Amino acid sequence: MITVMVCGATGKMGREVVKAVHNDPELTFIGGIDPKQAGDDAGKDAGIEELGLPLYKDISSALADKKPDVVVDFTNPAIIFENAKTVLNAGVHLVIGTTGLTADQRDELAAIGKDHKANCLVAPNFSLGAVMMMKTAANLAPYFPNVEIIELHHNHKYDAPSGTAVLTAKLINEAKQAAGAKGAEDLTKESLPGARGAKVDEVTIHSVRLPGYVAHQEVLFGGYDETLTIRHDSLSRLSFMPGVVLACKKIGEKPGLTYGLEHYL
Ligand SMILES: NC(=O)C1=CN([C@@H]2O[C@H](COP(=O)(O)OP(=O)(O)OC[C@H]3O[C@@H](n4cnc5c(N)ncnc54)[C@H](OP(=O)(O)O)[C@@H]3O)[C@@H](O)[C@H]2O)C=CC1
Ligand SMILES: O=C(O)C1=N[C@H](C(=O)O)C[C@H](O)C1
Repeated sequence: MITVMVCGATGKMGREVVKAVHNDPELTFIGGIDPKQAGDDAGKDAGIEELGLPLYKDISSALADKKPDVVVDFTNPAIIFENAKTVLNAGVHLVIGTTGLTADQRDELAAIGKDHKANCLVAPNFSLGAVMMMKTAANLAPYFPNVEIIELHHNHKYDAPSGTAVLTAKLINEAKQAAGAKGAEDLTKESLPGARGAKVDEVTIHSVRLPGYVAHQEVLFGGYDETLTIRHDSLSRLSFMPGVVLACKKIGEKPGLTYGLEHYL
């Protein structure tokens, strides 16, 4: 049995993760962390039955009380780096769904994890379809080197661009470079700053934020008198749960820091 704590346990993602972990026969949910709801019953706040497990006010007090096999973090970009250092320094495996970590921060976490024999997965997107969309985009990039990303999310999202778009851009850029592929030049000059979106790894990303959306992304390729568009839609946060559960089960056998769920599939 793999014991799991959930950081951000009463958030939109955290509540679903508590339920998914609690319902999986190979995983045991042993506690949640959420500062404003500290002291509440973790099961009740997740919308399931009372579990007799209180929510802790922060990750340090949780780990001082119990040492789980795995912590899953869905909090926010402002605090993920500090949370992650605390968990890995305690020698606990860490599944990070929270977006916003930089490459330098991932390197620092990898070093801490190595010192404390704690594995870490940083996965900007746990949905299988989104992982396939990213892999497909990378496969197409050498053939259609002109490409832009449009990501569309709910208006309560903390960050822009999305972590998924950032990883997609990285994978596309790596695939283009490996193939020596160069796109046609973009002759447009912005007459209003921001009109052409933001560049990440040489790929343009446009971020849409509207109520009604959950998490969606289009990758648009342009070629010689033709275009090719791939699109992924997460219709609810349940789409991320099989990936999170898989990560909790596999992280013990994946040493080091891994960036992207594709390496676990
Ligand atoms: N990898 C993936 O597949 C996915 C990643 N995400 C990412 O997950 C993150 C969370 O998203 P979402 O669930 O929508 O956000 P929410 O705002 O709904 O949830 C975040 C939760 O974290 C809590 N929190 C804040 N500070 C702390 C802390 N120090 N310790 C513990 N908990 C804390 C918040 O509490 P309070 O409200 O009281 O401040 C809140 O309950 C984002 O970065 C998002 O981009 C989202 C979906 C899928
Ligand atoms: O904040 C969200 O909602 C999501 N965040 C992740 C991201 O930034 O890519 C994953 C998914 O898109 C939902």
